[in-house]
Amino acid sequence: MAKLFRAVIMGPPGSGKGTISERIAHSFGLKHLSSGDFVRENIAAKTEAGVQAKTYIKKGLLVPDHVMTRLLLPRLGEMTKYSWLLDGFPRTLAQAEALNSACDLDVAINLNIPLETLKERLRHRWIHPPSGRVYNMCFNPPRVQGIDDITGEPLIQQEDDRPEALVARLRHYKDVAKPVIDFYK
Ligand SMILES: Nc1nc2c(ncn2[C@@H]2O[C@H](COP(=O)(O)OP(=O)(O)O)[C@@H](O)[C@H]2O)c(=O)[nH]1
Ligand SMILES: Nc1ncnc2c1ncn2[C@@H]1O[C@H](COP(=O)(O)OP(=O)(O)O)[C@@H](O)[C@H]1O
Repeated sequence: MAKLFRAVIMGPPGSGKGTISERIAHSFGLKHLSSGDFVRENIAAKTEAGVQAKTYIKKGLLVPDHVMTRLLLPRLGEMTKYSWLLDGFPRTLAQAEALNSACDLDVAINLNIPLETLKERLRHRWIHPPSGRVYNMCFNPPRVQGIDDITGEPLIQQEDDRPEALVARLRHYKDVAKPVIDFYK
């Protein structure tokens, strides 16, 4: 059997984690595991972790580390036969340490994108909240403007994708991500 490959991808909001992960997974035959998708599945299935996670997401907060690891690590346990790229986890040092004790990684990818590019991408980002599908009106537009390709439901722009909100989000991201990046270095 070919060697299994395990990678994580990190980067600030708008850096293209979701978009690039899809493409890498497709090109290299890996499973794309998205923490946001796991959270949404757990919310839909009303699992205990999903019910807890929902209260934080409604307030625009990150889900606490212990809820996130409880939700995610068992799913990774089901993936022992597959190569995967994990997107959206770990976001904190505690999550990175929990992941490290559960499996060996081959690569940690860190997307380093200039601020002006992040602003531009987020200004044009439209999402389909129930699925987490992401579009960009310039780079990757939906077939019909404002409408999700798969369900035909409306797309929205997130309040915190506004350029004014981005600086605060980035500051928060840098504070939390720096220890994770140092850990992987
Ligand atoms: N021009 C351009 N836009 C991109 C690229 N990668 C992602 N995007 C767009 O930038 C926005 C942010 O990407 P997304 O994958 O949601 O980033 P995430 O927040 O890191 O998961 C979306 O609207 C994407 O369609 C890229 O390589 N070039
Ligand atoms: N590793 C994580 N740690 C804490 N919360 C997370 C994590 N991954 C996802 N979440 C929660 O789930 C939400 C949706 O995740 P995601 O689809 O990656 O969206 P976003 O790109 O807006 O962060 C996040 O806004 C956050 O509240």
